[in-house]
Amino acid sequence: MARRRSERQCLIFSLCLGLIFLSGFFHMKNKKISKSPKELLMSSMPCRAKTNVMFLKTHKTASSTVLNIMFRFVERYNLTVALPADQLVHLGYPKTFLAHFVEDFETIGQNYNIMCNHLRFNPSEVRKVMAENTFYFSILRNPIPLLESSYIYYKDTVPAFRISKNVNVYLASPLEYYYPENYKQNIYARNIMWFDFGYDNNAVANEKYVQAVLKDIEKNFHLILIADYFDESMILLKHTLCWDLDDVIYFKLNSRSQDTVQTLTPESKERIKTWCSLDWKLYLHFNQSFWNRIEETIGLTLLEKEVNLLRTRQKELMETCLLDQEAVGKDYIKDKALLPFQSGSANILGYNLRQDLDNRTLRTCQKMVMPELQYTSYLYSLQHPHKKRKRLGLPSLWTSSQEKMQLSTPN
Ligand SMILES: Nc1ncnc2c1ncn2[C@@H]1O[C@H](COP(=O)(O)OS(=O)(=O)O)[C@@H](OP(=O)(O)O)[C@H]1O
Repeated sequence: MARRRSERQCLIFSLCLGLIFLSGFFHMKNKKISKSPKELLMSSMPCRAKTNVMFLKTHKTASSTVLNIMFRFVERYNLTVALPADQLVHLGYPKTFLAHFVEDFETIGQNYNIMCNHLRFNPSEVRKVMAENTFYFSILRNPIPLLESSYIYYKDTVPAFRISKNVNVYLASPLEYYYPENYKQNIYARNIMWFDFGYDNNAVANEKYVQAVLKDIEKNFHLILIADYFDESMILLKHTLCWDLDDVIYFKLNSRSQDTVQTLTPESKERIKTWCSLDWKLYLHFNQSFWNRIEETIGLTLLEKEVNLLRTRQKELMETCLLDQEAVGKDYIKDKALLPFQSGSANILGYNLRQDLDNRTLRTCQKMVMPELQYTSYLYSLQHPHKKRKRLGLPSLWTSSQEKMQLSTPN
């Protein structure tokens, strides 16, 4: 009798447990059982800023603006940056990258935090320099405006550009100007992004080969940004690396005056898609994955909100720092130490800073407008004080006593 009662009690207990479980299940189902990647990212879990980062600096893709962001981050966290050795200003480019192109690689070894100067990607050699858990990213730009930009910037140095009358004439029949014996000097004239990633920019664009390369890039890089959506790219970067908004605030660098931009005809635009078909396919693929990544992580609503915040902060800093509130032509840059490198037929713009800034603000503003070569050389002196300075043929930004103070004061 007692046994039967205890069996009944056990049955009732099991039924109750079952009901509790089922009600919990339905409740959860209504509320969604698992978190989407977006929810996971947005949850208030604190994250830690990634400080081991390699940026593949592609050409004419807004990469100097990204380099400036990276260099300021280096200073904020006092990181070690893999800089070009000796008098080099690029990491051996256009040669395929080798670890010994980095200053002091023999002593520092696989311990650099950041690498972002121009190089032709070579994963095994890059890994010799960068820490194990490094985050790899790069940036692509629509090949149509990119080729026009490249044409003007390399007009005097690239044979195919030099001997053609203008960009539209070049694109009407590129093979009239692009000779196979000049492949090496003509890299900027066809599929330059493909070349920067380490691949053959004259390869035949068959589907199998292209797919294999895209897979390879996906294996080597955690993130590919898109210059045509630069602000959106900065927000995605900030979220992915767990950086602050101020870490990705920038002033546009290395842009041209409007009168040195050539208008592409509709035919030329179409021709670029076939002449640079490797870059075109590369761009289409990663533009798609860029937007997929935004959807999966931040979502469009938060993206828009953060892009607006970024622009507001950028405007604030422009008002604080800049005399003219905008970039000015090379002849109007007052402090020649802040003159960006000039090339080809381009008039590369720079900035004038306000005169009334206190020392600390001045230093922040100077760093934001500092062109690639000057910043590379400055960090080189900071990091390798006993080596011979890089000679840029430009006046120094600071007098030697100011410089000594800069070098000895932490940021
Ligand atoms: N923030 C932002 N958004 C959009 N576009 C930008 C940005 N910053 C730079 N740029 C444009 O990028 C071009 C310069 O690219 P790079 O700095 O990569 O050139 S370089 O290879 O280092 O010489 C150059 O393009 P062109 O003006 O068409 O030549 C810059 O205007």
